Amino acid sequence: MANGSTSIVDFESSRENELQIICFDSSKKQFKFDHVFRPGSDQEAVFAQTSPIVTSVLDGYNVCIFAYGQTGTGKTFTMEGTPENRGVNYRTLEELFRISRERSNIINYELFVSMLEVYNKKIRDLLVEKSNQPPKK
Ligand SMILES: Nc1ncnc2c1ncn2[C@@H]1O[C@H](COP(=O)(O)OP(=O)(O)OP(=O)(O)O)[C@@H](O)[C@H]1O
Repeated sequence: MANGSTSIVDFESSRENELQIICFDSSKKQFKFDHVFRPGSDQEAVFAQTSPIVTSVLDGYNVCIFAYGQTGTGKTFTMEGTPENRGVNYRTLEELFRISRERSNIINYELFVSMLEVYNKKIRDLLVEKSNQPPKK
């Protein structure tokens, strides 16, 4: 790591759903999740995990991908990405359009997109001009 700093998060290579936090006394606290991405996980690896979940909307399931974390931790990078290195949102849309084209002879899908920001308990529609925002609920 840069500047002589050390990571306080450790991973066991064989356990894809666990991480350990190294405490000040060098003891370790273990946390389990459905899946843990490592520092080297790229956009492709993240989408490989999320893709089966998000595309299940086309089979009638409700899905929510929720990016949560303190400022600067990579939520926007993970969900939106950059034009050269797209994140979950763009990859999902691409995949949804691909599958709906593939199934076009058996079913017609209509896709609608809304983008909402929840910040300090306030909801903002990101696709509506600021002056046209309805009262917040
Ligand atoms: N996995 C990553 N690889 C490379 N750069 C990253 C990665 N994650 C985040 N970054 C970079 O770190 C910076 C902060 O990330 P980002 O803006 O995604 O954080 P955020 O959680 O959305 O922050 P905020 O809550 O303030 O909006 C950005 O410059 C982003 O490009």
